[in-house]
Amino acid sequence: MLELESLHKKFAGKPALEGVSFRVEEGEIYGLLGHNGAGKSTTLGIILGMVAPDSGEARIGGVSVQQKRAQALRAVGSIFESPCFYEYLSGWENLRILSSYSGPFDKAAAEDAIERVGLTERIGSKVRTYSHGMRQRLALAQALLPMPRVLLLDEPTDGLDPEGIKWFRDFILGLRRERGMTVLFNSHLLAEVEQMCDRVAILKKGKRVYEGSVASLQSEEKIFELEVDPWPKAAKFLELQGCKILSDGRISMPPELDPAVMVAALVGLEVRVSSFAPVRHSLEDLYLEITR
Ligand SMILES: Nc1ncnc2c1ncn2[C@@H]1O[C@H](COP(=O)(O)OP(=O)(O)OP(=O)(O)O)[C@@H](O)[C@H]1O
Repeated sequence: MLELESLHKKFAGKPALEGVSFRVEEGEIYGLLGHNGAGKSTTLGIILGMVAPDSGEARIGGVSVQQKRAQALRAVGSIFESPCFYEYLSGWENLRILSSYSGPFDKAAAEDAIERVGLTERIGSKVRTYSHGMRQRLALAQALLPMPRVLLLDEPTDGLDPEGIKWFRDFILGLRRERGMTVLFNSHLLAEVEQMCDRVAILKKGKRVYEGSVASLQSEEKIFELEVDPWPKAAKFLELQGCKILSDGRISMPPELDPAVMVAALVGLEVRVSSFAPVRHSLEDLYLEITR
């Protein structure tokens, strides 16, 4: 659905992106991560045709944004940087005016989008009376109006309270479930990204330094923490099976070994096993390891 091919971009001679490539499949929720200044917004700007790359190409549904911008962006809804609204007009008037810039205003679609983002009761109020969370919801309604197949969101949870962040997560997951929507967003909230995204890319100083599925982080768990008695007997047995003893009560296990079989074998050797638990690799661990 979305392909980035070797994007390069310099600002005033300083590289912001150096050969960034990745693909987002249809119906995938994809997270773009990286420190401040890593190049995330520049990447989104290039996909939206707002920033011209020095070289490389972004394609949406196979159509080049650089060559056929209008056609490529037909299927895209977005929130890029801080959404701007006419403060002295209502949410409804804003939607009507802003969406008419890109095509005819569809009243029924607008009502549906407003209901979907939970703004029906306040849509007649002036935007200057909206909270930050309500503005984000209005921006999301606007992004949904062209009935997009792809949503591109720049820091969508920035400044939202925990309830707003949870609402956003359920909202995006619901869109994917109901419409098979493809979503690419950047964020600094790693726990949120971990819960929502199928895959992530990590940028560092304009380079893609990691790409992978979030699920594979979990399946690569090989470190276990054990509470066993006596430990020396357990350690000796586990070592013979091919495990590495990292410290007292902490082992690394080759993926071909089954922890349940190990537990049963230890019990058979009359080792008391109180706990045999995988040490979870979080996205945060991976992110810090890669970006440090
Ligand atoms: N219009 C611009 N003019 C000059 N430099 C720019 C411009 N836009 C971005 N840059 C530079 O390009 C680099 C990448 O910036 P970018 O905004 O893409 O990073 P980011 O990962 O989105 O950061 P943040 O998390 O802080 O939003 C930074 O060094 C930034 O200063």
